[in-house]
Amino acid sequence: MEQQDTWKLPDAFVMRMRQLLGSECDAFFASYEKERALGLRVNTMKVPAEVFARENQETFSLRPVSWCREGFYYEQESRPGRHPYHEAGVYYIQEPSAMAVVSLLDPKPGERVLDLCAAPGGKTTHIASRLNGKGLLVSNEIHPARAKILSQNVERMGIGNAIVTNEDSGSLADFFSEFFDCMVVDAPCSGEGMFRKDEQARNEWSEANVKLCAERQQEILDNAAEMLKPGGRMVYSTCTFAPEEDEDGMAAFLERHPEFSVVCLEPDEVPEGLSCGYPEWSRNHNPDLRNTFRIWPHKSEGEGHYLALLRKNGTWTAEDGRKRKQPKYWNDKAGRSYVEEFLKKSLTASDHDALEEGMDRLILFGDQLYQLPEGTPALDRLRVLRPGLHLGAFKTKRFEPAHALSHFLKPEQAVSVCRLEPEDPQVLDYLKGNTVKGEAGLSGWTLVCIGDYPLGWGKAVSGTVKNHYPKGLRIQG
Ligand SMILES: C[S@@+](CC[C@H](N)C(=O)[O-])C[C@H]1O[C@@H](n2cnc3c(N)ncnc32)[C@H](O)[C@@H]1O
Repeated sequence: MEQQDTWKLPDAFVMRMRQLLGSECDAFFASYEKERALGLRVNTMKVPAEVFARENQETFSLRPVSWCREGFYYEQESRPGRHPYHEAGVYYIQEPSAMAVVSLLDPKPGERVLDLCAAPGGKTTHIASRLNGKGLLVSNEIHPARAKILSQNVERMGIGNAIVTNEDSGSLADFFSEFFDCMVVDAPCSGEGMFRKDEQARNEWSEANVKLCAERQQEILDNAAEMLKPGGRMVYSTCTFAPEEDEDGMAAFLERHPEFSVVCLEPDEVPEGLSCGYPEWSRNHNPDLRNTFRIWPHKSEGEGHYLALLRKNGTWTAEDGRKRKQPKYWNDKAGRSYVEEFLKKSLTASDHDALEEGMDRLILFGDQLYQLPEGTPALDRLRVLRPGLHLGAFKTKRFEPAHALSHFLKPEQAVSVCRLEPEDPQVLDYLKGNTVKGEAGLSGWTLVCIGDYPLGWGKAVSGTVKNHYPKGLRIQG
């Protein structure tokens, strides 16, 4: 295969794929000559996917992704990453194949969900959108810098019921034994499926690294298994073609864990565009592995991916639940009066129900106030970056709302709203940190919105809104 571009696939990878795919490999390698597909996933906590698609069809030239009801392909020149809707968390830019993972898991509102290898947050933000504010999401990432990015994405998308942790899978397993209803294990892998988009994945690839990744995945999977309740679901996924990390990885895991089995979907439940797995690429030719999935770049519009939906046998009853230590909630009388004053003055009384319901689950981190999601145990020994919804901070004798709270709220929940139309140049002014002008009646803490989507806080006096968009997020220039 000739590559017209300046980059080249690793020779040993080419040989491996030839062996695996036989006569199909020409079509496979030809896919590297094509432009990759680009995708965005609508944040359905902000807007239903079909409404967003209808209203923004022209702006982004959207086409649906067959395996994800919130997912769309967009045209490169429409640049959704630069649109202020991105800052408002209206959508998440995501490689289309990666959207299949949470579609397959199908988390339901009210469930306890774990995203074990979560940064930068593609699956986490998708799970949160499916939970729609109900239930608990624990999003974990082992690398501190990446965990920070994950936490920022949780904030941007307005997620209130996620806890972001920075742990290795072993420590998390000690803590959350048999705790979750379902989970995603989007494992660190050799990234062969990302060669078209990721130079680093191409440069770092080696057969030795495939082996290393496969070993690490087994350790992560063992820990994940411990955290799932009997009867719970797990989706294991990678963005690599290597059987050692895919079918054979699953075969090894299933041999060690007879309490797990591969879920066999009815043919009409399998989303269009997903191909079946290859039992013959595994150590024991386990026929169930045909019910795992691959996305091939020469067959579907997306990069290479592998997915397996597993179930842990048994049923979980409340009596099986371990007694878990409850959090020590914050309830300082004086501090509480500042928070209540803010709520009374700045949010509409009837509509901040979700917030109000959680007012008995407050915790204080330094001078920062958070609302823990329902069902959260004490998090004493864990490295936690974001323990739920960040409400705000205590300053001298007052309470200042957090940026996260602005993205969590809907415009109708704020007393003072400065609503800017998408084409208004003041949107950019606001994102740069400048003062904006609203209606004369605006006063106090004001939710600055682009259309129906909050961008952040401002503080208004007679319609002049002083900027409170976080300095670290401001657009330069
Ligand atoms: C494929 S990426 C995850 C992508 C993410 N799920 C998303 O959709 O945005 C795998 C992640 O696992 C992290 N990781 C590596 N080793 C880990 C471990 N032992 N436990 C948890 N996470 C780990 C990596 O730092 C990386 O961020």
